[in-house]
Amino acid sequence: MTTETPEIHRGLAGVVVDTTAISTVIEETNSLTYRGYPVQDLAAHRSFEEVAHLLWYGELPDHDQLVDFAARERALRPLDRTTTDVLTRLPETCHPMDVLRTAVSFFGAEDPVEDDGSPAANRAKSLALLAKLPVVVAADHRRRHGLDPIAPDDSLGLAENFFHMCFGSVPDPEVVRCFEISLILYAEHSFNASTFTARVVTSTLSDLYSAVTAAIGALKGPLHGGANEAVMRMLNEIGDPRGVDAWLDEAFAAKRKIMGFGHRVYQHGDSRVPIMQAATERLIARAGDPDVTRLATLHAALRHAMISRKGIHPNLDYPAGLAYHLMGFDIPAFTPIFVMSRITGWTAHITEQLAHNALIRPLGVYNGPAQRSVPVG
Ligand SMILES: CC(=O)SCCNC(=O)CCNC(=O)[C@H](O)C(C)(C)COP(=O)(O)OP(=O)(O)OC[C@H]1O[C@@H](n2cnc3c(N)ncnc32)[C@H](O)[C@@H]1OP(=O)(O)O
Ligand SMILES: O=C([O-])CC(=O)C(=O)O
Repeated sequence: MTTETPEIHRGLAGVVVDTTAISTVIEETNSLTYRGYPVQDLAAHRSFEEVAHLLWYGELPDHDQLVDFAARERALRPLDRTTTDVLTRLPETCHPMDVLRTAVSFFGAEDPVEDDGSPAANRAKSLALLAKLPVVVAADHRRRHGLDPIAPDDSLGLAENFFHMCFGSVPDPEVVRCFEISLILYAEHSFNASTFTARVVTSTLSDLYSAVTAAIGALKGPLHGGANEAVMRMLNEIGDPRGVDAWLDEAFAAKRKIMGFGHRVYQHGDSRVPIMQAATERLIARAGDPDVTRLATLHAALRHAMISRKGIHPNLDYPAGLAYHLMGFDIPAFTPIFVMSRITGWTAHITEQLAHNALIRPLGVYNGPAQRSVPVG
């Protein structure tokens, strides 16, 4: 018997667990592709709905496929009365990610489609989630502000309709486009923690709603998707751009993680940041407001200080957090918006996991007490 301790990969860092044809993150070239297409090109030329189609079906839709896909998404948006009742009964103090997690769990409980786990059945459920999650997020956004929900408008695309449901109006196309770019960039990122969570749940042959509910829980944490909210709270805490260095001195001394910086895979910068940063700068330029100028200066000062003092680069949550604030969303809506996008990647991975499933079950090295007798009497 060997007494050698096996090598432990805490946090599964560097461990390759499976193959995937959905996306690839190439650290060496700082690039990200969805089904082979560079994400930069998708963000520049395609809609979020086209990207969802690409992730699920492996190809961009042609004109007729897109018309059909968009029509089905628009038709699936309305929530039924029971769902609305369940969600309005949640405590007002409930985090919107808890609302979303409960909503998906509830959709699973009332789904009349027989759960055969086939790709077709799962695609139908995925499309319904893509259509309905923005309605939940928008209704909850309004609830926090004491306002009644606004029904979806099926003459509007997904991004425009989301603004309409949150604010009762659609901003000018440049703002909508910046939002759509954020959805495209957030859609998919290989075996990140929430996607891996969805794959673990799926690997037991559980259903799609259970996998998505668990993935929402994983995304909520501030080391993952919750960082976009934490970024905005941190900027508010620092407040004054001239205070960045002193604030960082204290944060480093307290061993605080600086939100929106660092990444498990990218060591020299996140491939999505330049595109999102450029979109955020377009929003800053059109605001022409001293408070926005202050925030933008602070945002840039913190980015420069983190790179020069620690060599740690921003991740996508850093520009996205500020962008969502500039678009008028309140901070608790930021990670739910991430869910509205990542639902595409999660569900693509669920289908892929099922296509060649293996139960995911790693090992651990026991380091508790040696075997001992149970005291009797
Ligand atoms: C969409 C997304 O989910 S992107 C990620 C969003 N999350 C965040 O922005 C939260 C802040 N960032 C972090 O906590 C980390 O960078 C993570 C969790 C994203 C990645 O962490 P890991 O790969 O586990 O790296 P780890 O935390 O071990 O960091 C390595 C070193 O860099 C430091 N470091 C990494 N990120 C940060 C950070 N944001 N602030 C301060 N130090 C950091 C660590 O302290 C550690 O230093 P040490 O070796 O001296 O102890
Ligand atoms: O890949 C990761 O670990 C986190 C991330 O950037 C994402 O999920 O978009």
